[in-house]
Amino acid sequence: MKAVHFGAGNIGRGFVGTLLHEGGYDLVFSDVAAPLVDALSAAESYTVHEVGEGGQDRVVSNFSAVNSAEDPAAVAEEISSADVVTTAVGPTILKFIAPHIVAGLRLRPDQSAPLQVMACENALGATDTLRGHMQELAGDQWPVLAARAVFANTAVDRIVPGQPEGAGVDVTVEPFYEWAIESGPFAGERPNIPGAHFVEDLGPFIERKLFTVNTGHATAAYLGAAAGRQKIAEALADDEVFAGVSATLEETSALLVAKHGFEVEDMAAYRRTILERFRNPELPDTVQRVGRQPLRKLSRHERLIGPAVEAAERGLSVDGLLSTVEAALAFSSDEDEQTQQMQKMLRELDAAAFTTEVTGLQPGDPLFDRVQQIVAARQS
Ligand SMILES: NC(=O)C1=CN([C@@H]2O[C@H](COP(=O)(O)OP(=O)(O)OC[C@H]3O[C@@H](n4cnc5c(N)ncnc54)[C@H](O)[C@@H]3O)[C@@H](O)[C@H]2O)C=CC1
Ligand SMILES: O=P(O)(O)OC[C@H]1O[C@](O)(CO)[C@@H](O)[C@@H]1O
Repeated sequence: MKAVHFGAGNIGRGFVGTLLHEGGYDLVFSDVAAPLVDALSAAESYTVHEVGEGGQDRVVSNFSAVNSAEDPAAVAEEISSADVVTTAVGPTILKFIAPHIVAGLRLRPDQSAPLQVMACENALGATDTLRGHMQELAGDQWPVLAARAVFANTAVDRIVPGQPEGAGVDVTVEPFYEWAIESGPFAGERPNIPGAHFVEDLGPFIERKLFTVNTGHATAAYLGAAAGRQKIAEALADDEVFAGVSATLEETSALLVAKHGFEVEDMAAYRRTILERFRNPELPDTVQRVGRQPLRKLSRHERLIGPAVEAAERGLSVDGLLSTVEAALAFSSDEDEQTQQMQKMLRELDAAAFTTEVTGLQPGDPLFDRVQQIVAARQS
């Protein structure tokens, strides 16, 4: 069995690649970072170090690496005979992955079993987004190519921080992981991924994950940065930050209970587990990494504005979520392009234009006025 995985970064090596290897797949990593591709090509194996309670080392082997920028033909060739294609590149990069999969499907023999395609990004419906890009590219050929693949949305959860200098291709991760995959598209022939679970309706799972793990993590990052903390674990040790994260997560839990019928006690237990994960002192995770790309995180259907709008529509509290939005606007980073772009937009646009452009909220939407006031206060 063979799996082609796009994006050999933190989650690619430290989670998706690890589980595919343990499921018996020969792995082909595809990336555009030449030093990373070279390092993987030179390595026979790498080690995934799980740090924190219950953690162990796992060794990943039987992999190769291809630079998709330099050798797209080789990537298409690998896809033509693969069983599975996964991605962990970031939601905005999926449009650059689509041409490779389309090219691979063109080469794929009709009698092959359908290629199983799963985008493993922190986003709602990421595989649908990828398929949309592919369909657009394929044009009239799409019905033929689409018959050669199945597409399943997934929700992946494991904290894989930025890696320390000199770690090579080894990866440090938390012991916890969860991978939920839509079962419907597979018609019984599921990929063999130990520890993954298949669900008929991914919607509630991915919203529970995005609006708890990712909302909570982003809140810890933005409130932590505002409080002068550098590590996520240090941010959570600050009583005020902890109270802010808890308040925000109580709001998203109330929404998830109202919308999907999760039990109140189950959500409380889920929050406790997640806050413990964030507090893992052995995980070298920073507010800079977790707060990265604030424009994406402040967009309409993402982890802050997304649940805030739905909560407001139900008459639920959104004070915590809006405090996180306020802190996000104050976020600064020398490394992150989007953070700098956000700060530039704050300087150049008026509050209404910034609110519309960044959050997707329109005048007249329930939260527009409150968010616009927060933006205006930041600008004053
Ligand atoms: N790190 C984490 O804890 C988690 C990350 N995720 C999601 O996984 C995705 C990746 O995140 P990370 O691994 O943290 O980022 P990362 O930056 O460590 O890895 C991304 C990789 O994608 C590669 N890449 C960029 N453009 C590419 C292209 N056109 N073709 C092939 N490869 C390309 C980069 O060179 C890099 O190696 C994001 O969507 C993130 O939200 C999801 C769950 C957890
Ligand atoms: O910030 P992104 O790109 O969504 O990905 C990083 C996220 O991944 C996680 O580490 C695990 O889902 C989150 O905690 C973090 O917010």
